[in-house]
Amino acid sequence: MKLPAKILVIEDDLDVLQSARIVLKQHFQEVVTESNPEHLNYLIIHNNFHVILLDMNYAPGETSGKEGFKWLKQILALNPAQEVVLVTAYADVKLAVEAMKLGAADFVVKPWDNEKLVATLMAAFRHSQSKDEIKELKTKNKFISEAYVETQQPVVGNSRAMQEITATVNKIADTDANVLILGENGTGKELVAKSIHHKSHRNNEPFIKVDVGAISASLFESEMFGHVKGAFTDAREDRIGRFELAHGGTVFLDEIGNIPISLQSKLLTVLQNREIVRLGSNKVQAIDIRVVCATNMPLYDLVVKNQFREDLLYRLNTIEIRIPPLRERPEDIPEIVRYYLNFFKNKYRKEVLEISEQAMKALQRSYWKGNVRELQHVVERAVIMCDHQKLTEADFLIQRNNYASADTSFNLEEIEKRTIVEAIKKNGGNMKKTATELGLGRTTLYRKMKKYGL
Ligand SMILES: Nc1ncnc2c1ncn2[C@@H]1O[C@H](COP(=O)(O)OP(=O)(O)OP(=O)(O)O)[C@@H](O)[C@H]1O
Repeated sequence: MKLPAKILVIEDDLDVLQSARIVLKQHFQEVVTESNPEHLNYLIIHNNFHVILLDMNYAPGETSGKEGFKWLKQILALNPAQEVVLVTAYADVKLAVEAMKLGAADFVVKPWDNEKLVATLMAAFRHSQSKDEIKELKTKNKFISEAYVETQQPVVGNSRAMQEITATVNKIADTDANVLILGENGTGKELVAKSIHHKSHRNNEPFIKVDVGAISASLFESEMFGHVKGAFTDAREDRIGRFELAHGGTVFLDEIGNIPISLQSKLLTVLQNREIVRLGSNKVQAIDIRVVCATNMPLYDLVVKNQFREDLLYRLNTIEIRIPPLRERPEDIPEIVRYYLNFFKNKYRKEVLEISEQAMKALQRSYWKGNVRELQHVVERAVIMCDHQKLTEADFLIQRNNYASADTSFNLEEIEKRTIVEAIKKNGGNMKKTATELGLGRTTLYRKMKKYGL
């Protein structure tokens, strides 16, 4: 059987070139021959060869190998990982050693023994394959160890909403059901996704996060499915895709609401068939993955507007978890604050830190537009900056951070309160005019003012 390799032979003697072609075609899938080394650049830029067989001498009577070195350096400058086998005029060990030092994979002596030539090129091809495999394994390992380090982080919070979320996570973690997590930015969607992974039987395998909205349409397939060397101009080596990387583990598709409609069908096909084909390959590979998705976008509205495929949504939302914004569960705030106070106290080697009751109340009253992420940063800053034992409201900079956010809040009651205050100001305190402007009866206006303490 032929090896799936693409070989380039550069040799100025046309007879030798022709016989190399005949021999190599029997063992390798694709053999390209070229007599003029000046064409090397073009060939390398437009192809991806697994191995290049390069003659060292081109000028008549020349045996110094100088030209060969020049071309070898040029090839390696274009692609340092390229496997190059050199052809020397006679067994000149010094020349061969020098070539290997420069980065050649091996050398053969002319006139060559066909069997030896094929064996040398096969070894170079296998070497290039194992280099790619090592790279893939290193990437996979990196993800596994990163995921392992993150195992330590707990989902803090004991509000009713968080208790329900924890109960759902415990119930579904060890199934392979797809999970859709919804919530504003910073509410902890990724944290919950990781917690599902760590509580599942997949926890010794990778947790692969993909920000699907951030991948351009042109790169989507190669990023997600991988490619083989030569699949397109820039595909200089085999590359593993995210789905394959997650094999055995969990793939976390973040910002799923931002995925262009044109790519949604591709994703749906993978989720239905649980198979991928690397770009440029025809080998179908089964993938065993758990899929968890998250978004802060109103997915169901996007379906109504035809911006998100309904069939994809129903494939993703077997289990749905909604994480409420932090402002709707202020009872979680003290526990989260204490957790991060302790965390940052250790990180920044601070003395024991306490927090005043008044400061905690102020933190609970705040709007937290950025949710737990924002609270976490406010606590981190307070720990770094404080030079006393007990943190007070002033240490947290909540005014700047949160009252400003509240001004731009979309909370209906707050908008109503703000509108009433502004209408009163505009009408110089004239209640009749204010009520008319707001389209309210005067009694209703007074009732609302009382409700908002105006
Ligand atoms: N319940 C929680 N307990 C402890 N830390 C939390 C909690 N929720 C969120 N965090 C922390 O807040 C930060 C933001 O969380 P995460 O990245 O999971 O949010 P997200 O909803 O995925 O955000 P985005 O939508 O912006 O990607 C992280 O550092 C996370 O550890």
